[in-house]
Amino acid sequence: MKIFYDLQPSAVETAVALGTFDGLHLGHRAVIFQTLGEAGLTPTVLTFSANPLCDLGGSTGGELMTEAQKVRVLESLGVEQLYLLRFSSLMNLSPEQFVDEVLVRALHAKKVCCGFNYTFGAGGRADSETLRHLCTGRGLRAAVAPAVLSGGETVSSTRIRALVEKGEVAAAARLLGRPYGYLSAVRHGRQLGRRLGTPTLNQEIPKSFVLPPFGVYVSRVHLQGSTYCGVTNVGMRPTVDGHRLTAETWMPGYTGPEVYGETVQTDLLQFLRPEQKFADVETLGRQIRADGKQAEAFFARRGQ
Ligand SMILES: Cc1cc2nc3c(=O)[nH]c(=O)nc-3n(C[C@H](O)[C@H](O)[C@H](O)COP(=O)(O)O)c2cc1C
Ligand SMILES: Nc1ncnc2c1ncn2[C@@H]1O[C@H](COP(=O)(O)OP(=O)(O)OP(=O)(O)O)[C@@H](O)[C@H]1O
Repeated sequence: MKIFYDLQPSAVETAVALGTFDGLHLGHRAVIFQTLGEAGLTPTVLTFSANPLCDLGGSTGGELMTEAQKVRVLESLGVEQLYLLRFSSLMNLSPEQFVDEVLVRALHAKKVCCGFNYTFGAGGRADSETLRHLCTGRGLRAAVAPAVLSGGETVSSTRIRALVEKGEVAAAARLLGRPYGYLSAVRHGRQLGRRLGTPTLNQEIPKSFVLPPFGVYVSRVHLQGSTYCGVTNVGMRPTVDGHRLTAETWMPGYTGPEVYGETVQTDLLQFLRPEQKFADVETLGRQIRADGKQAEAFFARRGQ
C-alpha cells in the first residue's frame, strides 16, 4: 500500500473513502468496501494522522488502534493508497474547496465514498447529502453507506471505546469485526514469571490507547507467523509492587525460545477477573496457572 503524508497528486484515478476511521469497525468497513472492485479506479482512503479532536485541542479519551495497526488492517482489506493528512491542513477548506482541491485535483477521485453521518468542510458544516450533490455536479460518483447497526444501535468508535473501558472486550470485538488489541515491542521483565514457571511477554499498551479495566483477560498472541492462546494481566502488579502499567501475557502452550525486542500483536478476547494483590508470589503463581487453564478452556470452546 502506498502511503502519502501530504496532498501529493495521485498518479492514478481513485475511488476514495472518507473519514477518521479509528478502529476500522464494521461501519467503516462498509464505507471502505464501496471503493473496491471498481474497474480502473485504485481503492484509496483519505484520513488523518491524528484524530481531528486532538487537532482541535480536545481528546478522544483514547484510541482503538495505532497508525501502524491501521495500515496493516487497511492493507488486509485491499486498500492500495492511503492519504494520512493533518486535520489542520484541511479544516479551513469550504466544502467546495475540499471537493475541488482535495478530491478532484489531488486525489483524481472518480468515486467518493462515505457513511450516512459523514461531515466535512470548515466547521463540519457539510454532510453526506451535500457531498453527494457537489460530487454529482462535477461528474463524480458518490456512494453513501447506510448506517451499520448492532443491537439496533449505530456502530461507532465512541460506542466501542466505552465497551473497552468497561472491560467488555468481547462485545467490542463484535462491533470491530476483530478483537481489541495492541501491537508493541516485547520488553524484559524481572524474570519472576520464569521463576514461577509462567514466563510472560511484557508489553506496553500504546499511550494513545483507550484502556480496559485492570485485570486478567483471555488473549490471542500473534507470534512468528502463528497464533497462541494467552492469558494477559493488564495493570500495575500490586503483588510485586509494580509501579508502571504493563500488559503481561503467559502463553500456556508456548514452548519456543524467549521472545524479546520483537513487535507482537496481542488481542484481548474475554475478561476473566480483576487484578488482585496476593499475599505472596506463590499464591499468585497458582492463580496465574488457574487463569491459564480458563484461557485454554475458552479456546477449546471456540474451536481454535
Ligand atoms: C495471567 C496473569 C495474571 C496476573 N495476575 C496478577 C494479579 O492479579 N496481581 C498481580 O499483582 N500481578 C499479577 N500478574 C503479574 C505478575 O505479578 C507478573 O507476571 C510477575 O510478577 C512476573 O513479572 P516479570 O515478567 O517482571 O518477571 C499476573 C500475570 C499474569 C500473566
Ligand atoms: N455505523 C456506521 N455505518 C455506516 N457508516 C459509518 C458508520 N460509522 C461511521 N461511518 C462512516 O465511516 C466514516 C468514518 O467515520 P468516523 O471515523 O467519524 O466514525 P465514527 O465511528 O462515527 O466515529 P466517532 O464515534 O469517533 O464519531 C465516515 O464516512 C462515516 O460516515
